[in-house]
Amino acid sequence: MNAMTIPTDFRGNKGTMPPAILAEQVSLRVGGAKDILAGIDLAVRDGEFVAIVGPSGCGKTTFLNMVAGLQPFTSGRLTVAGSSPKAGRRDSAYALARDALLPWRDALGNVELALQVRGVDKDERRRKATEALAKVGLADALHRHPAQLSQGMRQRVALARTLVTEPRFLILDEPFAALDAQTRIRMQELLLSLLKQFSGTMLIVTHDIAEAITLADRVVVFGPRPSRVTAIYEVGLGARERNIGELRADPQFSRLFEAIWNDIEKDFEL
Ligand SMILES: Nc1ncnc2c1ncn2[C@@H]1O[C@H](COP(=O)(O)OP(=O)(O)OP(=O)(O)O)[C@@H](O)[C@H]1O
Repeated sequence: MNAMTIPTDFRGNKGTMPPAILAEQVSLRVGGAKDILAGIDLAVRDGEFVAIVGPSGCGKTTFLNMVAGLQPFTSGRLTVAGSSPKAGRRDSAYALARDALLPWRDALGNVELALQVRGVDKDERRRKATEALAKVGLADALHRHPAQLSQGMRQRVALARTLVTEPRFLILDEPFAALDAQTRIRMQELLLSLLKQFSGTMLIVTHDIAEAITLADRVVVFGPRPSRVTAIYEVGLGARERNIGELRADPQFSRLFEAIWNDIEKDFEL
């Protein structure tokens, strides 16, 4: 086992604070070799950023959906802030690869929607949405509709909509997958800068190992189906205080990348 790999029976819960997200032997069994999850053990600390990586189809999105209360599981125990996961928690925000903006609403209207469904009054939601769009660099595009925005700009609107509610739990599924490599790095940089004022917990699924190392405090590797956690890496690069260029030049970044790559690759079958 690699020196950086933490044994899989370690769920990563440090200290006495109850975990923000706790999965104990969470499984989704649909029959034999087709089982999806075969006992996920994971504890995410309050305020921690955790990235999940793993081979395609291993059940990463399925697990996120469970945390978001959108998908049942067949056995095990899963809690979010000490309670069973529930869809539509007001303190959670879930963002997907596709930006899912409403085409008939302008950027401002799309961001406001997140506050509208939470019952925030009109003036307040307009003020907050305007501020959130300014933070993602779209102060001049408030009244543009999704069709008038580039893919990168749409993703910025989606990010503003995700963060405007100041969620305690941020759940991101491949948020930048639809973007070209350059724009994706800029979005990672933007997300990191926005997260400097964020004290909540983030759980992100990504195919991009570099993105996982850049954004997370810990990277969790899911094995092939039926999936369990096969490795956990403490990143320890101080990403929240550095820029992406510095991070990627750090030799520890390459060491982690190689170790995680090898972990996923060893289970890859053509
Ligand atoms: N309740 C269910 N019954 C049967 N199959 C299911 C169920 N829930 C999920 N699956 C299947 O489990 C598989 C895992 O999908 P999932 O999208 O979670 O994997 P993933 O690791 O996120 O994949 P990718 O990396 O390609 O996005 C899919 O083939 C999906 O159709």
